[in-house]
Amino acid sequence: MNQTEINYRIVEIFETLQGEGFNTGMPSIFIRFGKCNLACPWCDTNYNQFEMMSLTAILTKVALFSARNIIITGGEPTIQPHIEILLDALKQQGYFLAIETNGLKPVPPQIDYIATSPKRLYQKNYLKHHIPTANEVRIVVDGDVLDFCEQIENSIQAQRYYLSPCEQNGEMNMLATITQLGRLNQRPNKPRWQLSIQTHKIAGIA
Ligand SMILES: Nc1nc2[nH]cc(C(=O)O)c2c(=O)[nH]1
Ligand code: SF4
Ligand SMILES: [Mg+2]
Repeated sequence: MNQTEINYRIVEIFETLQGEGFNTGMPSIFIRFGKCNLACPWCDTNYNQFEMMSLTAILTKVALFSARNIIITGGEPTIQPHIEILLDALKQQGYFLAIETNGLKPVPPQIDYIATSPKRLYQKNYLKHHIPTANEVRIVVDGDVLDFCEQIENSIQAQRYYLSPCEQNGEMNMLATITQLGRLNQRPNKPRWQLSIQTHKIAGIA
C-alpha cells in the first residue's frame, strides 16, 4: 500500500500536559485513536467519534505544536491498523513516543515508554493475554481491585505501579483509593504502589 494513502481513525490531536502517572506535567502532544477492544462503563472518552485522517495530515497537524513528547492513546491504540507506519514517521522526526494502552495487545517496538492501565472488569482476559512488561502500570479503582492488583503485579513486570481513583458522576472515590493503596503497601516484600490522580481534570486543562 502507498503509505500516503493510509488513513487512521483519529478522535483528536491536541497539546497539553501529561496529567497522570510518573510523567505528570510533561508537555505532550496527544494523538487519540478511535475504537476500543473493551467497553468500561466509566470510560471518559468518546472513542467511537472519530474521523479518518491521512498519514500526511496527521504529521502536518503534529508539526503545529511544540512538545517533543507524543502520547499515543485512545480508545485503544494497539488495535489501530498500520500504526507502526505512523510511528516510524514520527520517530524519524525525532519525537519521544509514549503509549497509553489497556495492555491486552502487543505494543509496537517504536514505543519508548509504556503506561498500561489493565481493567479489573476484564480480569479473566488478562489471564489469557497481556503485555509482559511496562514502564508503569495504572489500575483504576472501580471497586475492590486488590486481587486484580496482585494478579497484574505477578504478570506485568513494571518499574512503577499506581492506583488511580475512578471518576464517576463528577466524583473521585479518593477514600476507597487510598484505603486500598494502604492495604497493598502493608504487604511485606511486595512492589510498592503509588497514587496517580488525573491532575488535568483538577487543573481544568485538556
Ligand atoms: N492531560 C491529559 N493527560 C492524560 N494522560 C492520559 C490521558 C488519556 O486520555 O489517555 C490524558 C488526557 O486525556 N489528558
Ligand atoms: S480500555 Fe480505556 S478507552 Fe477502552 S473502554 Fe476502557 S477506559 Fe475506555
Ligand atoms: Mg483522558
